Amino acid sequence: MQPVVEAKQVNKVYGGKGNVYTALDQIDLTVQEGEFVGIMGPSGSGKSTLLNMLATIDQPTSGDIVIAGTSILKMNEEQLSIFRRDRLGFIFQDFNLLDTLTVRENILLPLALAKMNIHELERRVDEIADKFGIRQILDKYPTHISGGQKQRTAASRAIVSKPSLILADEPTGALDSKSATDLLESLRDLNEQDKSTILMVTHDAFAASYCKRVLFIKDGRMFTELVKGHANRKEFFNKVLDVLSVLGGGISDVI
Ligand SMILES: Nc1ncnc2c1ncn2[C@@H]1O[C@H](COP(=O)(O)OP(=O)(O)OP(=O)(O)O)[C@@H](O)[C@H]1O
Repeated sequence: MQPVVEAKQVNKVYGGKGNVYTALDQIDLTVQEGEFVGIMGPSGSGKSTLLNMLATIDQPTSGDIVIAGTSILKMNEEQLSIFRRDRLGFIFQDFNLLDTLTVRENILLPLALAKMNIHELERRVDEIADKFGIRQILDKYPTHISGGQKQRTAASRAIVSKPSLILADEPTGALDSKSATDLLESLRDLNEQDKSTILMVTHDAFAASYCKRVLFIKDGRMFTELVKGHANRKEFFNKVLDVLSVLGGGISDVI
């Protein structure tokens, strides 16, 4: 089976001329189809830098990123933007919803760009709205819905085009615990029922406990990984906490 995404010996160096900072140091990572992988680590350890590279928003200083068999280094800007549109779904903490469009229109946006048939578009939006429990707010504007509903709208938009990979950066960061749990359960269902592949950066051990595997980064290097296996969510949560306690260095930032 071909991996959905691979990072190969990825380095990222910021700055220059005596002021060099290595944000990522020889990172290797493989995510297979159908995985739900978390990335954790102290503040400044390189999580967002790695996610931005996997999202093709940023490029490694050396090493390679291969998504669905294609090296992103071999693509030009136009190919990359088509690739992002067709293959990737993004869920970021700040939602990025357009206030002048309704919830339905926000969700439709990536599909409209892909020029799909209108009936197919509407069917897809209704199906996803049911999945995320936001059908009753489809005709409202973002300014008239709650933070949790905004986040679920953003998540719906991220998956509407059936991307091969969903990338989430602190998706529960701005949510209260009920909304966070709803979103995490939706992501888990998406992974288990629809076999979506999900990669999620999080500070939150509770959020990480929904993943099947969690990678821990420290000082730009891969520190260790935990596999959920047959553990239940509570047991896995405790294992995540154990690793965080030995990870040290800014641990208070992590939990
Ligand atoms: N554009 C940049 N220029 C210089 N240094 C940067 C840049 N972006 C990030 N860094 C540095 O790289 C390191 C990794 O940053 P990154 O945002 O990936 O960390 P993080 O693990 O996501 O942190 P947090 O959990 O606080 O969001 C940090 O020390 C940061 O200051």
